[in-house]
Amino acid sequence: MPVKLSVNLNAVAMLRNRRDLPWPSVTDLGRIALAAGAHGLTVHPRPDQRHTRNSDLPELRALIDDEFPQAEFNIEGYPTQEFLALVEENEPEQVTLVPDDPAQATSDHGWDFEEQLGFLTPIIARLKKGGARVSLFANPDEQGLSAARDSGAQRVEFYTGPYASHYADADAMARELEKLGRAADAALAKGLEINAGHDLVVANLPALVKRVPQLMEVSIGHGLTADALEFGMEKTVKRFLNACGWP
Ligand SMILES: CC(=O)[C@@H](O)[C@H](O)COP(=O)(O)O
Ligand SMILES: NCC(=O)COP(=O)(O)O
Repeated sequence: MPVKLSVNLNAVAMLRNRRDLPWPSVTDLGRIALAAGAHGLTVHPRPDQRHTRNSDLPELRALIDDEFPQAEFNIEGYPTQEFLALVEENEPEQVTLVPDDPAQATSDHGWDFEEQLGFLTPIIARLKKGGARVSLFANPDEQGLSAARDSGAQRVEFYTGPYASHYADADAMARELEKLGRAADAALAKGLEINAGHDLVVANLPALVKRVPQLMEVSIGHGLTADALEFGMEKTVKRFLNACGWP
């Protein structure tokens, strides 16, 4: 089976948050994504709510439950007590724990599994007891994957930022892809399932899924939202011209 696609709605939420208006609607865009065949929705609420707001989450939960019960809700974030309470209120199928500092612009590294094993283990047990699958954001590195497995997590999500960032240098991209591939092989050998994400786009996905065919899920937001704007622009300008009175 090909890798599943979870659409990250953070970029849509950030655009919505520019104004005190309800559009673009995070829930409506989530509905369009799921109706188009996406397998799930991802949000990464941060403490300052500059992306998705806490109030977005129950609406997305209800969207999935009421209209797309086969889809999965994936909530990502650093496991503060507030985050864990938010997760427990919204019952996602998957929680992705990310070692983000609140001041970070975006996620840019995975966990140090060996150092954080004692911190992560009880949190993962709590989340699994609540019914969620737990995935841990991971550097594209073989180091520490035994500790990731020992933490009780079922999956790791490999950080694809370094791979994606070399979009203009094919050799550097190939080197980063090989690192991802070796890390994925090591994770699979330890019995972990694997996800991947960060800055994935149509141009860099085929080589990734070819090197790591066992990938379970990719979560994609920024690049997918950019394409949605680009490929939706023509139809939208025509609608606005029409509203101006042009035939
Ligand atoms: C966990 C992770 O990989 C991030 O890529 C992420 O969720 C991106 O979120 P932002 O788009 O809000 O930076
Ligand atoms: N979990 C990774 C993720 O959601 C990636 O988001 P983006 O980098 O594609 O915006």
